[in-house]
Amino acid sequence: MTTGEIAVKLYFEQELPFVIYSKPNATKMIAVLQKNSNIYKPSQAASGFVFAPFKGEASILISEKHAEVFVETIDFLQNPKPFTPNASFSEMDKSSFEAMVTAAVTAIHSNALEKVVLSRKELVKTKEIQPYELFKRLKSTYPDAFCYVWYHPKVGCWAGATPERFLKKSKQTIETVSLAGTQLFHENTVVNWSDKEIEEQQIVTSYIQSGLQNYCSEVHISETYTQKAGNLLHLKSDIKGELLSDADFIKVIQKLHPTPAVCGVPKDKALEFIDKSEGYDRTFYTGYLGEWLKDFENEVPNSSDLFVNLRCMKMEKNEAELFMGCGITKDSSPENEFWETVNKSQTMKRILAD
Ligand SMILES: C=C(O[C@H]1C=CC=C(C(=O)O)[C@@H]1O)C(=O)O
Repeated sequence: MTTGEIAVKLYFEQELPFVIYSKPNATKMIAVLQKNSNIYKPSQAASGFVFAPFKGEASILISEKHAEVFVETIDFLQNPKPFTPNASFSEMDKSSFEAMVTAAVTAIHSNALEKVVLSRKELVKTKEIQPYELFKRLKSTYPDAFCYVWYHPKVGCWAGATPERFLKKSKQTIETVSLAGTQLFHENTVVNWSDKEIEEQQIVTSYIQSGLQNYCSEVHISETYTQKAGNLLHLKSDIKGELLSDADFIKVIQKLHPTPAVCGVPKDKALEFIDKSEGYDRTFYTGYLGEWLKDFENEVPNSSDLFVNLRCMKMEKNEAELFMGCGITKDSSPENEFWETVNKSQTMKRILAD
């Protein structure tokens, strides 16, 4: 066991907050372990690791000031175990999800909305998995994702492997992505994207571009390309901008979050539709998480690196709550959208499999 692994075990036993994470393709794991169980808030003055919900103000900071930090080289990567996709779901889940999508498509056709991202959750029975073991499974299976296990005794334990960077800030440069559109990955098959998926991703790109307009002196958007994320493929563009010297990073976050990759356009109408239709509170699913005002690996202050909380689950002792959603546009097929959520659920089911 490494010193970091021992520390994570001790903090978990003592019910103290911590996060273990690793950035996409990184060779380091970072653990930030808070020495008390207070709930701290992120601010311009407090650095650490932030865990922010989909909506509302309930962001939680694992505060660097009250924490010990371990940065260790990852030496446990192994080939992921073979996995047979587990496409179990209840017929009720299927029909109610499809009815929700049908209502969204109708609302889009009547011009009430342009796009809305709808989600569902699924409970999966599991054996108890220790946090560090869970993190090892995540990083071994999805080395190119942002992998994390986060715990706070007053909130619970979350884990995930997200393919989506929300916002990175280093000096005055910010980086983000437009990620949307999903299909299953098939070995040796040429990838084609339909107009529906191209439009779905373009909506995200345009929203980010106009959102950054008042905060950046210049914004560069790459060509759209295909990104692999586990068993899935997404459409993606990289976006980079230079923040104006008086631009407030917190305001940029408030302007962009939640993007149409997880919410919709117009934002207020999409939020309303999600609230009245999904029938559950997303809490931290489709929120964001990551380094707040500190690059822990390189010990650089004032650098932030945030990711969207996707392909994630809330862990209880013997069960996990999995969350998955998909972007609905005028051309969405309710049944295809449901299968997309089933495909997305495999990302965490693979981690929970024995
Ligand atoms: C909302 C999710 O994915 C988003 C990110 C990528 C592709 C998406 C899509 O194709 O719908 C979603 O916008 C999720 O995985 O739960």
